[in-house]
Amino acid sequence: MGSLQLKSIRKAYGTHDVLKGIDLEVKDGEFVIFVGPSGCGKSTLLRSIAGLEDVTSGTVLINGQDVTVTPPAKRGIAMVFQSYALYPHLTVKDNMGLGLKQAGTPKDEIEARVDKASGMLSLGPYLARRPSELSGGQRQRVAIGRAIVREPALFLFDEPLSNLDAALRVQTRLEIARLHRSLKATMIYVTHDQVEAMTLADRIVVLNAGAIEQVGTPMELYNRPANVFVGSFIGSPQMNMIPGDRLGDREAKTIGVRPEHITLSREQGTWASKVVHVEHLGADTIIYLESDQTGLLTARLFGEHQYEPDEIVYATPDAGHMHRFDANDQAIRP
Ligand SMILES: Nc1ncnc2c1ncn2[C@@H]1O[C@H](COP(=O)(O)OP(=O)(O)OP(=O)(O)O)[C@@H](O)[C@H]1O
Repeated sequence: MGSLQLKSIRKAYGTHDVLKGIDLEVKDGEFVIFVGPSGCGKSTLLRSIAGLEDVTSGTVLINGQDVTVTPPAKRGIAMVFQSYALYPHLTVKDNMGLGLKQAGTPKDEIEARVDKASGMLSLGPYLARRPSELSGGQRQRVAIGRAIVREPALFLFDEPLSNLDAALRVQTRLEIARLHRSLKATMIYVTHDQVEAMTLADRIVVLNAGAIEQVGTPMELYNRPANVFVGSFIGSPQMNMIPGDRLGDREAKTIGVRPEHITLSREQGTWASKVVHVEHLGADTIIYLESDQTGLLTARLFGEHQYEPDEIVYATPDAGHMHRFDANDQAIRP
């Protein structure tokens, strides 16, 4: 069981407002991910939920209980850090069981929970090893195991995969998704990585300069960004943002089109464009273009395509996937 409510959370360091009034509700069993540019306050928000930071004002409720001034150890949370934070002199088994031992849990209960968690994480063969005898991915699994055995109300993850190489990131990401399904636990997760956010989250919270820009499912954010910031932040390569007046739209200050919603033709189309650069990614081809109407434009085509720098092509946006934004950068809804 683990629900979370944040009410008007503010955090200032001196005169610097790092969190400017955050309101959020996380339901029991939900997987919620915080994303946003560097310095926007993601880690500060996570640490405030954990109790590792005191908030300047506002209320944190876990399972309906006000824990705003409750010390971290009494909040019923477990946190997994990027740096693993394992004790080097303890074995995997003792690292995983330490928190329970300190809490006075009976020995056979500790044994049973460590056994179960190590089974879930395929750590059985490594229980007698010390952290220095493990790979980075295995160490992170131990850190996750240490969180699982505590059976917390909330799991908090602070960029847990960012020290792992690309292949291991994918593998550990899948494990975390599987764990979320099997534990049905509430998870709150901070990441820089869009793919992690899009693939793991039930809902994504997009933060910018200490405030929430939008909260929604990955597909809501992708299909219906609330504003220019979210439109640009979610999706890679970034959404093209074209001044509305250049396209003869008087109401929209900006028109957004995702690179994957542009088609190219050598014969005909909407915007006559010059090819600037082509990137062959195997599964996709990214083509950077320039046209009088749009300025710089990025197109993403499925599969392999041969275009040469300086050649003239016609780019056509998919009319069903245009995003219109007003003078305040907010989405204009039809
Ligand atoms: N102890 C501190 N004292 C003063 N300012 C701080 C302190 N901790 C964080 N900050 C500032 O608060 C802001 C938010 O920091 P935070 O670490 O929460 O950002 P973040 O979104 O997690 O960034 P990143 O993605 O780079 O980790 C930053 O401007 C940072 O410089």
